[in-house]
Amino acid sequence: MTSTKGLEGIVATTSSVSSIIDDVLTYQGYDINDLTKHASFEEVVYILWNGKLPNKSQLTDFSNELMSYAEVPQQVIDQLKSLPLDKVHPMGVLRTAISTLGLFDEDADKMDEEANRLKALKIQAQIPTIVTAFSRIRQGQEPVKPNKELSFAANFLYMLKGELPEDLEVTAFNKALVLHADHELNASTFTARVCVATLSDVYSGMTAAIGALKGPLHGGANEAVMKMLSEIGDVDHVESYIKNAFEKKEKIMGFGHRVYKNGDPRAKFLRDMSKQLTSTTGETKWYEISLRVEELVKQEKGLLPNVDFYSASVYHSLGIEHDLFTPIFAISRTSGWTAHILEQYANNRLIRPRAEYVGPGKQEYVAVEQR
Ligand SMILES: CC(=O)SCCNC(=O)CCNC(=O)[C@H](O)C(C)(C)COP(=O)(O)OP(=O)(O)OC[C@H]1O[C@@H](n2cnc3c(N)ncnc32)[C@H](O)[C@@H]1OP(=O)(O)O
Ligand SMILES: O=C([O-])CC(=O)C(=O)O
Repeated sequence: MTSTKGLEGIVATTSSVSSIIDDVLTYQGYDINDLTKHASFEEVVYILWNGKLPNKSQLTDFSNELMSYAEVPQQVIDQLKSLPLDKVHPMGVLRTAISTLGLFDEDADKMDEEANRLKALKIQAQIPTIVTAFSRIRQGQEPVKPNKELSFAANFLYMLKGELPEDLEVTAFNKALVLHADHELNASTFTARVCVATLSDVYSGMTAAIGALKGPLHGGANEAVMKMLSEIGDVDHVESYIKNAFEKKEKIMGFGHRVYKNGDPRAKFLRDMSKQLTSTTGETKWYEISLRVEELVKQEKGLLPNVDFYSASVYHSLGIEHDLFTPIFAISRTSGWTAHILEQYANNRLIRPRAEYVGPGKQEYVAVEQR
């Protein structure tokens, strides 16, 4: 029995939720190039869960149903208020809050298809409310209630800032949500599937997935990218910063990918958005620094940016706090996680691989008095 480190190249399941073939990413067969240009995030959630495009009335009904669940139980808000606000990371908070949400859903352990679909819908609707409520509470402000007249993207920005966002901001944020919605068997999605394949509940699968996304080798990289850009601070410092990082054998956050070797097809959209938004805010340096980092990392190591690289300057330009970048990834990826969870339940088998044993050979047990 031999193992493959990190399960690279191992095909662990079948799935129709999304695919990466020849560096083209599709959700249920729809190319993300088209979806990013034309679709709302609500439409993408519908596609991921139903496998086909909604017609106009289906989309309206679905969007209304989603928004109808956007308020969270008061107990969850009370829990957020009770946390040591200046000491906790929002991803830890989110992981805990989603778990708490399950405690206040009396159908949390009901396993039929409709009950699980409803749980997916509620979690998708409520996760932005939790993230924005936490952000406001830690700033000493009251959470803003969801505005059910707004789109999913607009409502997030509205609940975060307490004022209606500009169209350009909504368009950019919607695109970012569409781009992060699903990605085949990435680490957090695999985690979710392993969890629910024991026939554990949707909230447990989601909590596990959020924990996996938090790490800097996965979703946590977007916050780490912004930290790097801030440390660089000026386009003239890029070269020495990157040279130094390579000398110390440090990884450059937002670069490289387990599957894409010729570039992540999502990065170009985020690069364009970064250019546009930084010119609107007047802080073009974040785009210029990013571009120079991209040039040097490609030149020195042949590595290309992944989805996390330019999303950092996009979210920064939207006035979003840096430690909310990964929770925003989680808001979007909830659509994919839940699609995979529902798919796993529909055709379940326990996921239990083997380990290649590399420990000591047979050892004799000796009574503690004789050691
Ligand atoms: C949404 C997402 O999850 S996208 C990924 C987000 N994560 C990041 O951006 C973190 C930085 N990137 C990385 O750590 C990696 O590229 C990963 C985790 C994305 C992929 O990891 P793996 O497929 O296991 O590749 P691995 O880490 O083995 O890298 C292969 C080689 O490229 C190097 N490498 C890979 N990524 C980077 C990087 N970002 N900076 C510098 N070197 C890198 C490795 O050091 C390794 O070099 P070696 O063969 O000389 O030891
Ligand atoms: O697929 C991966 O390994 C990571 C990734 O890009 C994602 O989850 O979007």
